[in-house]
Amino acid sequence: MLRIPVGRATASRCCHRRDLATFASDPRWPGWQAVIGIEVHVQIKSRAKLFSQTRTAFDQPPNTQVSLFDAAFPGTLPNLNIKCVELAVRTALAMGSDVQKRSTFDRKHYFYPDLPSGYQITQKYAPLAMGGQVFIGQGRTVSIEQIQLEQDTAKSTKSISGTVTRLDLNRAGAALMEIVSRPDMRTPEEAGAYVRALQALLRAVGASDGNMEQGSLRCDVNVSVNRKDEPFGTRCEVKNLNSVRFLMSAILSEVRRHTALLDAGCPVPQETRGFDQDRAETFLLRTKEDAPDYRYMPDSNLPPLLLTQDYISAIAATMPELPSALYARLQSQYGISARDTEVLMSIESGSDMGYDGEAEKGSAVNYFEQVADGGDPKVAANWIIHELLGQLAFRNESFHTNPVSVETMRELLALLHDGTLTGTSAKTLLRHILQTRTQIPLTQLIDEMSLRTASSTSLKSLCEAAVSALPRESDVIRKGNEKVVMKLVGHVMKASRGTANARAAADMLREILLPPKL
Ligand SMILES: Nc1ncnc2c1ncn2[C@@H]1O[C@H](COP(=O)(O)OP(=O)(O)OP(=O)(O)O)[C@@H](O)[C@H]1O
Ligand SMILES: [Mg+2]
Ligand SMILES: [Mg+2]
Repeated sequence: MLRIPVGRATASRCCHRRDLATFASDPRWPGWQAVIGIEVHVQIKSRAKLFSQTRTAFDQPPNTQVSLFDAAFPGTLPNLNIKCVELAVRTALAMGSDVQKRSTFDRKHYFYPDLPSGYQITQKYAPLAMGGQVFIGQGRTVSIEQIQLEQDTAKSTKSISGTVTRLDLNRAGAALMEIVSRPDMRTPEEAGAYVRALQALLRAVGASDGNMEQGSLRCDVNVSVNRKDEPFGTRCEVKNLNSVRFLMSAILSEVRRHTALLDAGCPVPQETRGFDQDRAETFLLRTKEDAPDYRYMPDSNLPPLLLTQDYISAIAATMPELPSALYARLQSQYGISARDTEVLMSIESGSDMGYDGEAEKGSAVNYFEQVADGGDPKVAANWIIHELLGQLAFRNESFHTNPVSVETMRELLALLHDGTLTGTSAKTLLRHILQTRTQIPLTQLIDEMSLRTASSTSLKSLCEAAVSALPRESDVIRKGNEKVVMKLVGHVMKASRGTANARAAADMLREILLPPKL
């Protein structure tokens, strides 16, 4: 496992950062600059909740994973789960954030049925980590403001009639990290790249599965617009976006709304908004005037969280290779394209809940590296991405259910390389394994399925059969039109069920039909 140097946020922050004074125009809104900052709520992948020992098993029947503390029974006390702290520290170190030796917990009060105690425990005044940055590709980074620990809420669902709200407290009190970015992004695409980079980083350090569809990563996006040489505009915050596509769409809609207002001479009022997925538009939730007064106050049941340098250094010593370093290494070491690297890195490993120090074990990148070692990396990347992942996606199966072991994949590519299999038969074989999940050794399967590349004698009879089956085309070739050879090759391939080597078949057909070249 590679160790990464843990840079201090302040030391590294300036290297890729866009100078905030630089105006970033965009042809989609000429004369305007869009400014975007994102607050991300991440479910921490720990087995227990933030302040109780209850399991974080959200797939269990409603209200079965609830302690008295989670349900806010009077007299119950919080008990900080150090595993959540460790995973948040790992995240902070991965971003080069400054982990605070002293952080504190505050109560944010509001009344809502999904919050049993009437307040959320968060870290408003002294968060766990400050500063840092996330590399989002193409030489750009987004700076991080702070990372704070806080509690998740319960889940409420409304009945179709809207008269009944059902509460599931399984999620109540689970650990979240709020990761607040600086207003560094300038386009919806940069915002999308930031969230994807964050997901990769969280998965790499084992802090969260970062899955937006399942709600383990949720975004609030802040958008403002301004003209050149003007200060940043008034921001509006769009709450609870649960996919990168909706996030980008919400930003587009906000930029258009803000520029239209300002073009019409109306100032943009500071608002909190929601996103209507069907209309791809944002809508008003509340104005600044009705902003709730959260009456923040220190949580009297929780002492400050004090972390020693030894504790932080011990975690730093177990950090895995980070996505930005991995991205660069895969391309330089194996010569694979940026696109292929991105695809490999975007595949989730689907490992079990809880960080076990080997988060990368089941990843597609790891699989690729093991298959590529000793073979041709470009061929390995091509087969893993286009054939294996392609087939799995076609079958609606995720990578962690992949039945093709590293050894089998290696052997398949070796058999392809030495000509035992043609590309077509290798694909047939792969599809067969995915379909049947067979454990039969490859060579035996090849014989059972008659997939071995046609020998030169059988190739000759296949070609002769093609010549007799297509007499008109054969005559055209005899007269010197070599382009038609491919038609006969097609016939041979079909008759051989893909076991003929197309190039060898073309050579053989020329040999049969054309006078030898002197
Ligand atoms: N002018 C601006 N345009 C766009 N985004 C901005 C602007 N100014 C600040 N932001 C972004 O707004 C976000 C503010 O988040 P923060 O959590 O600090 O406060 P909040 O939204 O007031 O609080 P809460 O956590 O209760 O929602 C940050 O991501 C920041 O980058
Ligand atoms: Mg916030
Ligand atoms: Mg906010």
